[in-house]
Amino acid sequence: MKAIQTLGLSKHYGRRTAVENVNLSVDQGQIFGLLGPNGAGKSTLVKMLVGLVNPSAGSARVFGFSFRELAARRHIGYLPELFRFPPWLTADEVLTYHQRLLKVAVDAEERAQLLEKVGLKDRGHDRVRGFSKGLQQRLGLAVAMVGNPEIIFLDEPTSALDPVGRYEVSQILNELRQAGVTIFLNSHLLSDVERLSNAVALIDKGIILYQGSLQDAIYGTVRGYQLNLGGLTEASAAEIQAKNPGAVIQWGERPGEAVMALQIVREGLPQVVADLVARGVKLYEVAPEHSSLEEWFLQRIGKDGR
Ligand SMILES: Nc1ncnc2c1ncn2[C@@H]1O[C@H](COP(=O)(O)OP(=O)(O)OP(=O)(O)O)[C@@H](O)[C@H]1O
Repeated sequence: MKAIQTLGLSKHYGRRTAVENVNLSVDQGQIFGLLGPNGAGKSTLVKMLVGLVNPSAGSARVFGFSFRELAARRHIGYLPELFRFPPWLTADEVLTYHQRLLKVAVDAEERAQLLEKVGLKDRGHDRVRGFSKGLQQRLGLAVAMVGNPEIIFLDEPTSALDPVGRYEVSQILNELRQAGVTIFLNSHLLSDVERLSNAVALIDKGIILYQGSLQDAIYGTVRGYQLNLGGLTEASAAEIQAKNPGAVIQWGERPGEAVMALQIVREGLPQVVADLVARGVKLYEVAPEHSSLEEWFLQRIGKDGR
């Protein structure tokens, strides 16, 4: 069974399209990253899946339940993007409140464990009023974990966190994944998605532009190769450069040592290697050069200047 399956999911606000005909499929136990620029439709899509926004068209299933059913929500934890907890409540009271809302056991042990998990062990009796944005985000993550949900939707969970906080949240998410929990992550922070997600979707202007594995997305697009060479002569280098326009050679400290960067496709590599070997050049290493997630993102949404 899929954790999430949507069919033609759309949301229009008057004449503005927020989400258009989205067919999304998320496997159980994945950390799924939804990427997209501001206003792309990420939050609207999540809000439809958690039952907060009514779609204009289409349907969705969460763990086999129609997303309109209350039963589906029992499996869901949610950290909204712009949340505010009542400032007069303590962290422990916020969690108690959500245990009551979810109609799960009002369990002090669970609350203590959750606070410890998000690094708020000693702050349970402090009021939210005195929490920094980052501490509130940690509390938000604890709230999303109340009642052991099978899927957790996190809308920008690390936007207010410092690098240590981001690292700690990554650890928590990885632990949750190991425990079989599915994570649906909306994030602007491409580095977070790159580090955590195994599957991604890219949305722009409400339309899904890509859906698949992160490996295929980035590593499928090799820009060229770096060759680590020994025994290269000036004459061979000039001939190789003449055959491969755009080849960049950086000479090393010892004679004949060089790193050559070639902008060629995979199919062109064997010929270059054969050429080098025929010239008596020693080939120590061939490393493919990939685009970064950022380059891939900008290229896909047409903002890379092309
Ligand atoms: N309640 C609403 N009424 C009218 N338009 C809305 C409403 N909510 C969202 N929109 C519009 O729908 C589009 C998608 O918004 P959404 O908040 O889903 O984008 P997002 O990808 O989450 O953006 P961000 O990364 O900036 O949070 C935007 O054009 C937005 O202005």
